[in-house]
Amino acid sequence: MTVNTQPATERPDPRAFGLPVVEQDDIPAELRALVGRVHDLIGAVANTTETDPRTLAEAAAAVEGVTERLGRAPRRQIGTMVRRDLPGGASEFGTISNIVAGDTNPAAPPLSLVPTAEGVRGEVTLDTVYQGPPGLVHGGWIAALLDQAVGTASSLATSPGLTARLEIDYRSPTPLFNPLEITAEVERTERRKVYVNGRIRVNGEITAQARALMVRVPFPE
Ligand SMILES: CCCCCCCC/C=C\CCCCCCCC(=O)SCCNC(=O)CCNC(=O)[C@H](O)C(C)(C)COP(=O)(O)OP(=O)(O)OC[C@H]1O[C@@H](n2cnc3c(N)ncnc32)[C@H](O)[C@@H]1OP(=O)(O)O
Repeated sequence: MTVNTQPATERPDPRAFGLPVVEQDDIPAELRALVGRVHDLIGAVANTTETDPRTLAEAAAAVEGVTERLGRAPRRQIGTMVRRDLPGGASEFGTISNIVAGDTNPAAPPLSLVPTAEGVRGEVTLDTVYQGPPGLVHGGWIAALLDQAVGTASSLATSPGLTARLEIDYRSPTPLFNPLEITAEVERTERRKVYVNGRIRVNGEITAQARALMVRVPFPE
């Protein structure tokens, strides 16, 4: 399966559906830094052993102040997309606050996927924010990472779609604090249906694998 390397102008344009598009390069470096610091904050709050009421109250007030300050600007329109150039000349659209891969979502790891000869590949290391069982990645997050990978592989090889079916085999525990290699590729297509396989490897060993059916969104020709 070859990757669709059509220039962005020939790919379905979310603007045609009334969705705003932000160029990835136009996201201010300072906003990226803020997203990173809030990501760190989530981990710090989730794991703090601080018990001093005053310290905790001060931290809550400081965060509330920042939230109030940022809330003065209007919120982004729901469904705002970001256009990204991918290595090899391809480009893709993704929702800017996507929980797995969104550029501006501090809760996202984030997972960044690049096209390969077969499909897509990405690497991510998760910390305790994504913990399910002790020391292990939450199963729902394993599914979320794989959903993103199969969705992106399908979108790049064909056109964007929604997940109709996602089956995960959890073969061995997926550890926190270890690089996870995530790959996915289209197996076959049938009309609007795209059958995609994906997997997570840790040190070369598969810990989880996915079989998915993506159904392509019909776009006007
Ligand atoms: C708005 C424009 C924006 C453009 C830009 C987009 C950019 C995105 C790009 C890239 C991002 C990639 C990353 C994303 C990753 C994350 C993905 C998610 O999390 S998706 C959220 C979770 N999924 C849902 O919420 C779907 C809910 N379900 C539905 O909406 C429908 O059921 C849908 C669209 C899947 C199918 O509905 P129908 O009415 O369009 O089509 P029917 O005729 O029912 O199905 C088409 C064919 O598929 C089969 N099919 C449908 N569902 C099936 C199922 N569950 N199992 C088996 N077959 C199924 C049917 O039998 C039919 O097959 P036959 O062509 O007749 O052979």
